Amino acid sequence: MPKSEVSANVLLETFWCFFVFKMSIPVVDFGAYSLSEKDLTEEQLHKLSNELKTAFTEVGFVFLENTGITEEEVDHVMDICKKFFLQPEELKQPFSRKSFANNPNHGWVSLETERLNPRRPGDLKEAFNTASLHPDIKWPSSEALKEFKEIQTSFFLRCKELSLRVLRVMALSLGLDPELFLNAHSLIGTDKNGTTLRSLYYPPVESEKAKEGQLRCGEHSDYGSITLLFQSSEGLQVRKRSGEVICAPIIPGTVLINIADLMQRWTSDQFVSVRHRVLLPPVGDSSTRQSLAFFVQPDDDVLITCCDGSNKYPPITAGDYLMERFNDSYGRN
Ligand SMILES: O=C(O)CCC(=O)C(=O)O
Ligand SMILES: [Fe+2]
Repeated sequence: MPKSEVSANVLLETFWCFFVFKMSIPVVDFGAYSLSEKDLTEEQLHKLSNELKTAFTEVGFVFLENTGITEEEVDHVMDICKKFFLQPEELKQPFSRKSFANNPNHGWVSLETERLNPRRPGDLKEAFNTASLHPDIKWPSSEALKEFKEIQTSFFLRCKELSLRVLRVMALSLGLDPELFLNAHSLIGTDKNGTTLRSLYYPPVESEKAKEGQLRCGEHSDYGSITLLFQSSEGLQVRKRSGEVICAPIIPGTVLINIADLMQRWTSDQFVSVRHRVLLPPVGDSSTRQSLAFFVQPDDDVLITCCDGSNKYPPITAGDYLMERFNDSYGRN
């Protein structure tokens, strides 16, 4: 892309902030199907599926309350992750992404390595991807981090359970076989499925020293089926299809769930995957930010074909699709 076009694009995307509206993302009570509930009545299911359908077809994002995943649980995960991130670089290096033979996506991603909007400089964030639960994975083992593996693994499994419940309601909401999405996510937690728990740490920023156009996390839409997001503080902005930008609030105890690109494609654009980003803090604000994103991905070998039979998009396997998207975020070299 010519240089002038690059800066024109960045300028255009910076323009976003002038269109920020105080419009909220829907909040849905998931209590009837929370992790501690076994059964729910037809009536409860019907209500939930209607509410999720409205949120996912109109906004692409929803806050779920009463899911069974508590604020304390989330704080516990964030605390141990912060201990990992605050270590000196040489202690994080041995856990770098791409250094694990059985899963290239597992591990630590250093500051400015990833650009979720390839037209911007590298994102001002660090991440740790729990992408594999394979017994051969080497985990941090220092005294301060001896619980790291256990905490990551159990939170991964809690998020998996909630995701499967949400996927079931989503299929029902479109009048599909309730098992349709579930059957395509039967290998979450194995190396034949790309689902990843990503802990993000946004260190203090001197905004005036950041590179031109640099953000904490560039504009992007997620890759897989759905994403569960837990955030410590504000900063996330969501762009609606209409072009309006919503500043996502912090609602303690809720899970923010969004549709990702493969799900939009699967549902022939009925569910919408919208772009979002994390801004730099205001000048003079040296606070850090943390978030946990659980990126749900169908099993690698599943062929994604439009579920309404329309063939609006050509079939693609979930694994090939994910690889293509990683190449965009990390550069093709
Ligand atoms: O940190 C956040 O709040 C959002 C991060 C995000 O959108 C992503 O990593 O895909
Ligand atoms: Fe995202």
